[in-house]
Amino acid sequence: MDSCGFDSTGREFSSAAEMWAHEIGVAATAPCSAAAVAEATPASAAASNGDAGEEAYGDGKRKEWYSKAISYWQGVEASTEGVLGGYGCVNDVDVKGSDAFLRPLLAERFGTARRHLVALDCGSGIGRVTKNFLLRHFNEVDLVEPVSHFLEAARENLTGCMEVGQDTNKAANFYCVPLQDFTPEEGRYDVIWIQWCIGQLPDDDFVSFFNRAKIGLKPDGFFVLKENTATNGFVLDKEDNSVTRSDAYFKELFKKCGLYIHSIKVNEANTIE
Ligand SMILES: C[S@@+](CC[C@H](N)C(=O)[O-])C[C@H]1O[C@@H](n2cnc3c(N)ncnc32)[C@H](O)[C@@H]1O
Repeated sequence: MDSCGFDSTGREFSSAAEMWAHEIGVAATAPCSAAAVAEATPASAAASNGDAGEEAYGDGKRKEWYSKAISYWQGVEASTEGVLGGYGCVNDVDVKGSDAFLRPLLAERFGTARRHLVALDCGSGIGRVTKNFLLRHFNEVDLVEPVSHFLEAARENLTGCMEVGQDTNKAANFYCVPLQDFTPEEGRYDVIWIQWCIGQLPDDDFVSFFNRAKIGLKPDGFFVLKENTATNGFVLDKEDNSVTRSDAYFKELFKKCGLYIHSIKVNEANTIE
């Protein structure tokens, strides 16, 4: 990924490799779509990305990278306003956009006959996405989130079951783990939903995460990645140590993951001036 980018202090980087070398001490490269579905190609599902060997010399800075991010989120109120960085007002339009994107995909992939569907909500925060959206479509939703006070709030927000038509849907498992350390149970999920959290992972951990997460998908399962995007290159936010990547950057990363993109939808309504 050779596009330039900058950080929130105004520092410019000539490439993502330069930025990652500065931030975590490795060339952790491998590169805003609002929502994309990427599916594992059977041929590449078991492929390794070959980046693991770079881990050894970046460990200290990598730990710092992650601990700064976690400290930031630990200081944030466990509320919709908190997890949306003060933009709680986008919740409704976000949910509507996600619904419009997912509904036809579920029908196309799983048909209209009733079937027991299971989803994973990655970087779930307080369970906003699960509560307002995923539980309308999935019988079971598991949540994975590294910040314990968010996950506790999620547990409270999601106690009990939700009646959806004749079905009973529930939040099933709560995992207090960051994505870079998470490996899902094999073949459990129809959909792995990743929203507004993948920017916390450097490129090599991004690729490793998707490669591990593939095993969590059922044969017809797929990922949905919903993220803000940079117009070009990337923007590093030094406050919470997250990277906003461009559409081209994401596409390059998906290629490294051995994933192909089934659909993309840009949700202009989420644009904040
Ligand atoms: C902008 S919030 C979005 C929360 C939720 N996805 C939503 O849309 O309401 C970002 C979330 O990513 C979580 N997070 C931070 N670092 C993470 C990591 N390494 N792995 C997974 N989640 C992380 C934060 O704790 C926070 O809950």
